[in-house]
Formats: sequence, C-alpha cells, structure tokens
Amino acid sequence: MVSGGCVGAEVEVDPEAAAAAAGVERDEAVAPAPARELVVGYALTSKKAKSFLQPKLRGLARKKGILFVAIDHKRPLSDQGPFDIVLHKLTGKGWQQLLEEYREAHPEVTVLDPPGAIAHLLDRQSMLQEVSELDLTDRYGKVRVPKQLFVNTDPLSIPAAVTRAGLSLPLVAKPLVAKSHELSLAYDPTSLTQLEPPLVLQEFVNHGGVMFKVYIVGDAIRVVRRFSLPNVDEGDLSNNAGVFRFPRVSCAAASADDADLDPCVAELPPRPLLEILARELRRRLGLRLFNIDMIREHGTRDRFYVIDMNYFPGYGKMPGYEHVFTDFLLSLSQKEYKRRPSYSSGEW
Ligand SMILES: O=P(O)(O)O[C@@H]1[C@@H](OP(=O)(O)O)[C@H](OP(=O)(O)O)[C@H](O)[C@H](OP(=O)(O)O)[C@H]1OP(=O)(O)O
Ligand SMILES: Nc1ncnc2c1ncn2[C@@H]1O[C@H](COP(=O)(O)OP(=O)(O)O)[C@@H](O)[C@H]1O
Ligand SMILES: [Mg+2]
Ligand SMILES: [Mg+2]
Repeated sequence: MVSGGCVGAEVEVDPEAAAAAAGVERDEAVAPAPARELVVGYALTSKKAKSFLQPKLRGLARKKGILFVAIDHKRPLSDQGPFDIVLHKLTGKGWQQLLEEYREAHPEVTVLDPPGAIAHLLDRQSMLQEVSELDLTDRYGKVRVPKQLFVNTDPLSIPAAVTRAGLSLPLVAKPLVAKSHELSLAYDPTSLTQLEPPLVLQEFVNHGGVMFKVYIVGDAIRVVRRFSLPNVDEGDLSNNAGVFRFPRVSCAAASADDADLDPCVAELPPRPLLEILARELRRRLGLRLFNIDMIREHGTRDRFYVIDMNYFPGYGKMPGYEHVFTDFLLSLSQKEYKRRPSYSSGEW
C-alpha cells in the first residue's frame, strides 16, 4: 500500500557539500571577480525569485561583483539593461517573443537557457528521450528510463494499449505537462480506465523509498537524497484496486542521519557515472541549469533509472548553491568556462 509519505523530504546532504557551502575546501578554481560588475537580468515568477534569490546569494554575488537586476517581462529587454546574462524561468508567448527579439539584437548576451533547449524538458515524454537514447552503461553502472507509454486516447482503451506496449503494473500516471505534479499510482487494469489523458504512464520501479536529486549548474554537480515512495510488493498489487493520488510534497531541506537509511539504498550513485551522464545531457540538451531525479533499482548496486528532469529547479534547497551559482556566473563572464567539474559528496 503506498502511504502518503512525505515524498520529497530531504534526508541528507553530503558533509563535503556543507564544507563547500562554507567555502572551506573547494577543489575548483574560482574565477576572479570581473573588472566591472557582471549584470545578470532575471525574469522569474515572484515565487521563484523568492526561493532562488535568497539574501545569501545576493550578498555573495555582490561581494564577487555580480548584480542581479529584475527584468520587466512586459517591456522590450533592449529598453532595459544592459545585461551580460539573462536568467529566466517564465512561460508565455509574450515573454518568448521578447526574449527571441533580444537574442537577435544582442548575441553577445548569455541566455540561461535558450528557450529551444528548455522546450525538451517541458513535457514528460520528450524530457527523457535523450537519457533513453544515451542508454548509458559503463563499469560504474547502468542508467536507463523506466518503460513508459504516452496515452492520449479514450480511457477505456488504456488497458489494451498498456498490454500491447508490454508495460507491467503498477504504473505511475503523470500528466504530460511537466509543470503539473498531479501524479497517481495505478495498481490494476481497471483503474487505468479512471485516468485522464494526456498522460505518460511509467512503470513503477522499486527503489527502497530514497531518491537522488542530481542538481546541475554548468559543470558543477550536487547530489542530495530525498524521501520517496516505498516499494510496492505483490500484496499491494492484489490488495489494492483503484488509482492512488500521491501528494507532491516538496519539503524543505531536513537533515537526517544516514544511519536511518539502509546503506545499500542510500549510497550515492558513483561520481564517474554522474559526470558522464551530466556531460552527455548538457551537450545533447544544450542546457546548463537542470536537475535529474534518479532512483536505484531495489536490490541492485549499480542499476539506476532517471524518472524526471526539471529545468531550473529549486536550487535554493541545494546546500552551498550560492557558491556554486556565483562561480558559474563568473565563469560565463570569463567566457573561458574551463572549470574542473566541482563535486562534493561525503562518500566519493
Ligand atoms: O520551488 P521548488 O524548490 O519546489 O522547486 C521545484 C522543483 O523541486 P526540486 O528542486 O526538485 O526539489 C521541482 O522539481 P520536481 O518536479 O518536484 O522534481 C520542479 O523543478 C519545480 O518546477 P516546475 O513547477 O516543475 O516548473 C520547481 O518549482 P519552481 O520553484 O521552479 O517553480
Ligand atoms: N517510475 C517511478 N518509479 C518509482 N517511483 C517513481 C517513479 N516516478 C515517480 N516516482 C516517485 O514520484 C515522485 C514524483 O515523480 P516525478 O516524476 O519526479 O514528478 P515531479 O515532476 O512532480 O517531481 C518521484 O520523486 C518518486 O518519488
Ligand atoms: Mg521530480
Ligand atoms: Mg519534475
């Protein structure tokens, strides 16, 4: 039975990430502050601006010669600025139009990230396409995508479509649009007819109730563990009928002792595997700001699944994000952008 557990509660952050947050031992070269202020225009919802532009980020940025300036997303950008970088996470045709006009007039300005690249992650079918095609297997492990099926037909025909596609229950039903977080779990064929397409149906993979949020900021990678859904066993399948909505609880960071977690479940994915995955996805997607939701198949050590990807996620919850982000912005201003990947983990 899937409980309404706190999906998303952060349970652990790597000690080294904390050290990195303190700026104690960081192994990447910190780009020197620019001669003049680096002006970063931002176009974000008020919720996003509040969660991302925390005082600790603004303060450190100021010290490093970086100035965040709000963009009026209803006026031409050329009448505002000048900007060195435009940072955005807004939808809407009006904004896209203004941004494209600005990019044509100002190719020298870095846009984080280009709308065409962001588009890959806006729906739950295309978002995992590159991971699926990459089919990463190396000596550190294997990274795949669960079997999934896009359905946009009469709900009564979903059970037959699932059978034809060879998907096994239980299935996670996810709205096609990534911004919608109304997810549910279907245990039996009949419950599939209660679903509301368009949806992506994804095989549920047992993963011991812990997932990994892999945050990417340029070359930098940070991994945190979050509580996730518990395993589903045969009993659940036979004792449950119907569709179970599970709450999207994006809990604030909560520290918890690793000892509470089975080490086989809680061990972070191998660093070299994440570095290859991140490098490949940056290249294939043309994105610098995204995260990867990853789970380890229960009972295995090195078989992983990517179940979700997000553009410009909640970096404010990532310990030390203010250091990672300001170094990244400075590296862009140097235009060399030759940092060694910075990685912090308590276990690598
Ligand atoms: O705000 P937060 O901190 O919950 O961040 C959300 C992300 O949570 P996470 O960083 O992964 O823990 C969240 O990630 P999940 O989809 O929950 O895995 C999304 O990226 C969400 O953006 P959107 O609503 O899908 O456009 C993010 O919301 P926005 O604030 O970017 O709208
Ligand atoms: N295929 C899956 N197998 C197991 N658990 C899953 C699967 N897909 C999603 N989940 C669980 O549901 C949560 C939310 O799913 P996700 O695809 O990340 O949607 P959202 O974009 O709302 O975060 C995940 O963090 C994980 O706990
Ligand atoms: Mg997710
Ligand atoms: Mg998501």
